[in-house]
Amino acid sequence: MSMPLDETTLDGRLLFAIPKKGRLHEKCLELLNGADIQFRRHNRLDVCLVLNHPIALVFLPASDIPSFVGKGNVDLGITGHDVILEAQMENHVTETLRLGFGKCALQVQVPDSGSIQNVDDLAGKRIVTSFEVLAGNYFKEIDARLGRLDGERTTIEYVGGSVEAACALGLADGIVDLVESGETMRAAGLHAIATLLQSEAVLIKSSVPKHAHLTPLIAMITSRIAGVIAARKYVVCEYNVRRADLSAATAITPGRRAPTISPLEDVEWVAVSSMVEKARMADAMDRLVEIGAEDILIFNLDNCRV
Ligand SMILES: Nc1ncnc2c1ncn2[C@@H]1O[C@H](COP(=O)(O)OP(=O)(O)OP(=O)(O)O)[C@@H](O)[C@H]1O
Ligand SMILES: O=P(O)(O)OC[C@H]1O[C@H](OP(=O)(O)OP(=O)(O)O)[C@H](O)[C@@H]1O
Ligand SMILES: [Mg+2]
Repeated sequence: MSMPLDETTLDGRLLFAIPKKGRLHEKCLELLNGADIQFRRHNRLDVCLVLNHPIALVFLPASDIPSFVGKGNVDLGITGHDVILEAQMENHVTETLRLGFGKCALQVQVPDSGSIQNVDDLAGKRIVTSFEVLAGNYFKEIDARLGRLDGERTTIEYVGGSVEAACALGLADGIVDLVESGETMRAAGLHAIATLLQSEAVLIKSSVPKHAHLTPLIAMITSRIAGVIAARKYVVCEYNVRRADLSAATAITPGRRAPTISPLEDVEWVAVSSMVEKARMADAMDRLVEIGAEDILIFNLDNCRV
């Protein structure tokens, strides 16, 4: 049964903004699931109540989330670092967690077939972008450095999507757009000549929270999401090693605080348990084998608080 939503139903609830579509949407739903934030979204409604916490989720375009949070209309949000800067909200929101997904770079791109070699060659020409503030500031500096006057400055035109088509359509000499794999850029016959910034999804809260009573709930959600992120980033590595080789072993797997060392029936040997970053796991295992460690086991984490 769907419930009509009005200001009374939302009263006192923490408002948590989630990208309603696009690259970050699905990943955010996975995070909410991992943090046991339960909800049922009725008929694509953009506001929905969380069943097991005094929270309401608000589904918004990722690029609108920084200003909603920055102005305090919404208490918490997930969005890209890039759109926080584009919305000029970096002094109004606090980025509390980097979430490890939505990684991309904002780059200046030009046609492979053209004569433009670097950004100075683009000065005074036409740029199309969804990031008019960041691109505008970037080219303003270049124009100033090159001493360009009114009428000779780089022009920046906004489009909401499919930016990569602008050069082929004759609308632009270059674009400023996001790149992850580079597939879109290459398919459009473009290549990057400069990087404005690197971005990833972040959890944000208002720098000047309006609702003091929500502070503990914000801390709890932040801690839960941090646990889900850490669980993805780490594995638990367990192995047996000779006591004599223990210091070499713990140098390989120092753990987050310190590894857990347990005695074995055989007094010459100990068991070690330690958290290891997934990205370092294979290398750590190779090095443990080299120093004579045995029975090396790797366990994935479902969730954690570290
Ligand atoms: N290709 C990508 N890889 C990783 N992250 C990306 C990529 N494109 C965008 N992002 C991140 O996701 C955020 C939202 O961009 P996205 O294009 O998904 O949203 P949208 O424009 O609202 O949706 P859509 O493009 O589907 O209309 C960006 O601000 C950026 O932080
Ligand atoms: O380097 P890649 O892995 O190809 O990813 C980059 C593309 O992803 C985003 O587009 P999106 O899919 O959001 O489409 P849009 O242009 O309609 O926003 C971005 O604007 C690039 O076009
Ligand atoms: Mg997009």
